[in-house]
Amino acid sequence: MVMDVVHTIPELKTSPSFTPHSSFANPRRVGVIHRGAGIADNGPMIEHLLTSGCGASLQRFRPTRIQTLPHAVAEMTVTAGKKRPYSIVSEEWKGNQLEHYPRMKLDPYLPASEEHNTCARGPAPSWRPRLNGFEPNASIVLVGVRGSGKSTLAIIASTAMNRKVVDAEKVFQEMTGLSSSAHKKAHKPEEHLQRQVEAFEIILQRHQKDSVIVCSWIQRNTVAMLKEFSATNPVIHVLREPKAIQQHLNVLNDDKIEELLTVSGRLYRSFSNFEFFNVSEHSNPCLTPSNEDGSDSHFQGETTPARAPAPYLTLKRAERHFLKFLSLLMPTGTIPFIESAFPLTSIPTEKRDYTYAVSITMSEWTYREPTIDSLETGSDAIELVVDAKYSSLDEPRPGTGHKEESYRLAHIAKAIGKYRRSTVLPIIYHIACTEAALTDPSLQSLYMDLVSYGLRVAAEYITVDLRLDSQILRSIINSKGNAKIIGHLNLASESAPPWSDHIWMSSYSKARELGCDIVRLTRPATRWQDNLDVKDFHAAVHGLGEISIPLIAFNTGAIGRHSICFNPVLSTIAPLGDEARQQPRDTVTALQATQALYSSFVYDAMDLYVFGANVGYSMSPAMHNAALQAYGIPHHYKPHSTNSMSNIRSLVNDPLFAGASVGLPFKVEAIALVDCLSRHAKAVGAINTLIPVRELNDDGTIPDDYKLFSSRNRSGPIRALYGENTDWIGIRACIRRGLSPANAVRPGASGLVIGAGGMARAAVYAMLQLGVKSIVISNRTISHAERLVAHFNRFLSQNDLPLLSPQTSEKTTFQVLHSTQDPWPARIRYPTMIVSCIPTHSIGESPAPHFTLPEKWLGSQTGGVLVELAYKSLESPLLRQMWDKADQGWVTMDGLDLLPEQGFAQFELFTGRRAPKQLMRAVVLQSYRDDQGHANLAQLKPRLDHIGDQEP
Ligand SMILES: O=C1C[C@@](O)(C(=O)O)C[C@@H](O)[C@@H]1O
Repeated sequence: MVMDVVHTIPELKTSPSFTPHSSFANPRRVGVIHRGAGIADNGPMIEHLLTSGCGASLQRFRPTRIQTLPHAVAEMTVTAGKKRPYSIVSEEWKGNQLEHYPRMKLDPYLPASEEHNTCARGPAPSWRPRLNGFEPNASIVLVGVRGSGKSTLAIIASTAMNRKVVDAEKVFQEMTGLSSSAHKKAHKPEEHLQRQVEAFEIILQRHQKDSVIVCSWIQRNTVAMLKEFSATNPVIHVLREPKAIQQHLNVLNDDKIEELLTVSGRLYRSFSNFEFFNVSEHSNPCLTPSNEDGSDSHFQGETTPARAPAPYLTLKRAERHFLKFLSLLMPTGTIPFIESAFPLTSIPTEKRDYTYAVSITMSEWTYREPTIDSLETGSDAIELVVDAKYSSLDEPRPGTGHKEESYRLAHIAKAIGKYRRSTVLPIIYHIACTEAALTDPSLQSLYMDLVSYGLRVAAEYITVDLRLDSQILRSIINSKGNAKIIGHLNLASESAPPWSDHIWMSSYSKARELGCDIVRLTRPATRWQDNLDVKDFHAAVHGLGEISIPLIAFNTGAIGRHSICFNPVLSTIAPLGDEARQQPRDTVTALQATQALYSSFVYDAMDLYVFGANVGYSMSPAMHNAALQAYGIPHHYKPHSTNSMSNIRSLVNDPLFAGASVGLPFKVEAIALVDCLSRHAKAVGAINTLIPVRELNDDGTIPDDYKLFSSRNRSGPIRALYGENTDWIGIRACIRRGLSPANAVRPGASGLVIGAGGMARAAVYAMLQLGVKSIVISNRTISHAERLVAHFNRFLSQNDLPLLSPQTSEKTTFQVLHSTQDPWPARIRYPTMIVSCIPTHSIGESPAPHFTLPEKWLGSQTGGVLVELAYKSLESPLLRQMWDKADQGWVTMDGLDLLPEQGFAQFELFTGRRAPKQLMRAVVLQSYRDDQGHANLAQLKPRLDHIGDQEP
């Protein structure tokens, strides 16, 4: 991947400037800003803001002395609106069939007036930019206050997507020879603004594609330009914890920073179409991506104390979080995404059987943030409920100003950001619509604004209340972008119509016809029969056949718990631990729901294995059994040592066989057992996972992902065996984790693999997946290494490798070294990633090879990552050698890092559920025993303590 930073990002010179949100910069609301409230004491700060890029519009309307920014902002927006109506935006909405809304009302810069008072004629949605269908190479714009981390995020995006970073401030400097603040001092305000506008016009014209644009300027014309730009390109408002911004700006007290963010939030929201909360990490502050100039200088040569946890984790989490966010708004496949190798990723959650959405309200979250473990364990989605208490949708509250709304929005963004940072589970964003909001236009408008905020934060699923008018619902559904819409109807009264009432089927049909992706219907159970009735309703919907869309339907309340357990898609459940607190118990946890499936024989308790020559020492049983137990799955995972693959035939044909891990030395040999290989296993030429297939396609072929998964956890005759390789996923994860930003894969980067067996093939494949084009194999038996190279060359020449990251035209080359006496090959850069796949302990008669690397191969100036796959000893000669090079930037990973990383995808394949990653990582460290049977807990403690820092 190339990082072409055309304009390297300096300290962004603009002030802690401001900007807004779509709906909350709503014209109607501009009129009700608390003019006197707020930041009257902030004279100097506001002066600063005004003189460093907030623009003439503010200056022009500045009263003799600026007293409140909201006042100034209100005037700015009003006047700006008069001068320039945003016809583009209006057209947009026309396209979205909202003609019946007066055009003028769609312009957030227009003043509130009687004529445009939406309460008089029903609710009008406030301005929501188009979110659908960006071009894959559409430039991304990052806006937000100084200190929000835009520049670091720009570098992350540009590196991953092979784009340029374009910094507005830098371009300005290049054009004028002066920084914008210097230019401002030296020129008249109009002239300065004119130059800024020119610079910005050039940027947007020249970099409409293939760039990441960073901008902090806010003045009327640039805002207008960005607003137009957001019709075709994502414009992302970057938010951050007030404390982090405060630290960065180093000037403001708590109240002022809050006020600053409130006002700026509103402004940025008025022209951006997305919002990203850049969560601050605390565990390793020096690695927090806060250097606004985007340089990675403090990572260069960052050292790892021997045997300390791997560094860079904080940045990796930020990187994963931001790339995940981008993947939710850009077209599929645009973002090379780390998750993409996991089997469940290819199946939408609503297509899987018995999935759970753990629910948490914003009010609860504000009061007591639940641990991610209590939410994540056993769940398939996290549902964030913006409850009426939180949203104030329960009662009209005249006078509620922007401050509170902006604060609440930032809080919602923060909750979503924090979950996204810590879990891969999708987010369901649910605004609890109240009776009052169905009739009160201003509340309805607030509801719409809150729902559209879900689009801005790129929630994967957003609910809309089916009681609302179809036109209103359509306006949201038509601008859903990549989000999936859940048409939701909860009739909460005890006298709600029974499931046989036509209202349920007609609501289902309404949702389907409007274009919802999923329907969710709930009512309280008052008698046991309700649980049977809801099953009949499911059957009736199922009977619709092809036209049906996924249905979530269950009863609420204590009697309804049965139907929650047996509703097949995204049942709403409570966080773990809540069962103890519930009085009376009116909901279930993931654990209880899963146990119900097994105890009622929907699923069967089954057997899993690890096969290998000597797997008595394997930690896979402890790791998988702990995960199974945490989820309430009663399967057993057992070690089975054998000298010959043929000994396991009876086990893999057992009706209770649920799958197996394959250990050394059978990874290549085991291919003979299987009827079908995954495309990755084929490419690697080795397997480490066996999966039974119990249902074949009508033509006798092996089904693909969905059907393969839907026959999990059910015993019965085995029709075929499927082979997968997850070792490469684990190796890739270890390399990525240990690779510092200074060693990010770029053209010319090289990798070294020691060994030529099944694991070495997985290591080569992992490097190819990372985009490494120059791979050196070192192996004593040269013919084995040559066979490995021939294997990959064949796939490459046929263009048959299922590579997940975007490829460059650079040719892939392999080089074989058969002796450590060999010099490092000329023309190949020193390796920045090394994977050692040779044993570190004695096998049979052969003594442990005391392998170390020749110093002459270790010339990388920025160090790199060494992954040592064996885990019998945590202190191999090679690991010790590399620990001594920690101060040269070398990071080490061992078998204890790898085992869980390759086990996660296996767990998905065995059970059809996401793996509890942190738990599996912890159990591996806790159950480790060395050659002498010692636990080494003291040595592993720092690693255990830092498990939470690792990627979710
Ligand atoms: O190589 C290994 C190690 C292993 O076989 C074990 O013994 O735990 C489990 C396999 O999944 C993995 O590929």
